[in-house]
Amino acid sequence: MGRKFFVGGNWKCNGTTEEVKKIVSILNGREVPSQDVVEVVISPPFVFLPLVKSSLRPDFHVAAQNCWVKKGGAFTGEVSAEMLVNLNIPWVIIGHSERRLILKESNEFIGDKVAYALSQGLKVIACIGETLEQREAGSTMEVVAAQTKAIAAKVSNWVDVVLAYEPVWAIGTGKVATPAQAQEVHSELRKWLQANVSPEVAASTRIIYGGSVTAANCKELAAQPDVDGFLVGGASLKPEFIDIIKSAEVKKNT
Ligand SMILES: O=C(CO)COP(=O)(O)O
Repeated sequence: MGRKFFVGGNWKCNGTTEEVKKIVSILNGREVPSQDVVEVVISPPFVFLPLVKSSLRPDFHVAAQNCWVKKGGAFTGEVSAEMLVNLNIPWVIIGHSERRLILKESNEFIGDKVAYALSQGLKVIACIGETLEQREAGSTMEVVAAQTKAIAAKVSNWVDVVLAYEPVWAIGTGKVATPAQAQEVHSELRKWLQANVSPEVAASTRIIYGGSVTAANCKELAAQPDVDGFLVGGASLKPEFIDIIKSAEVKKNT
C-alpha cells in the first residue's frame, strides 16, 4: 500500500507575526520522524505564508487554506492558485467545513476548486465531513459520499490528493471521534473509492482524520488501519503538535 503518514496543521484564522515566529521556532527545534515516515504540512493564513515558508524547517511543507476556483483576475479578496504556485506553495486545503458551512461553498464549487488547483500543479487536501444533525439522522455515509463524488467527478489523477475526513461535530469541540467511528467512515470511504474510482486509487489515497485531535488521543486513532494521518486545528498551534507528528511511529510498527 505504501501510504505515507500525513500530518497537517491548519492554523485557521489565527496568529500574529510574533506568534507565528514563536510557533515556527518551536517546530524547528524539535526532533520528529524522518520524511520517509511522515509528511508534515503547515497551513497558516495567506498573509503569513511567505514568513512561514522562509523560516520553517525544510522537511516541513506549507499549504494555503483556500484558493480561487479559476484563473485569477477581477475577483476582489480572492487568492489564485497561480499566486500560490508563484510563491512556491505546494499544497492547498480545499472544502474545509468552515468554508462549506459559513461561506456556503457547495459540493460542486469545491469539486471545481480541487480540479483547478490540481490543474495548476498544487497538491490538495480535500475536506469532507457530516454535521451532528446528519450523523444523528443516520446519513453520514450518504453525505460524505456525495461530497467525495463531487470531487471525484472532476479529478482524474489522485496522486496529489489527500482526503480529510473531518466530522463537523468534532471540530473545535473537544469531542473527538472514537477510533472506531473514524475507522468506520475511513474504511467506507476507501470502499467508495474502490467502487467508484479504482482499486489502485483506493489503496494509495491517504484518508486523514480531523476534529479535536490532540497528543492524548492521536496514537489510538493512528493505529486504525484506514487512518493515514491527521488534519489538526487547535493543537497545531501548540507544542503538542510535535507529539501528534510522532504518532506516525505507531504506523511504522503495525
Ligand atoms: O478543522 C480542523 C482541522 O482542519 C480541526 O480542528 P480542531 O483540531 O481544532 O478540532
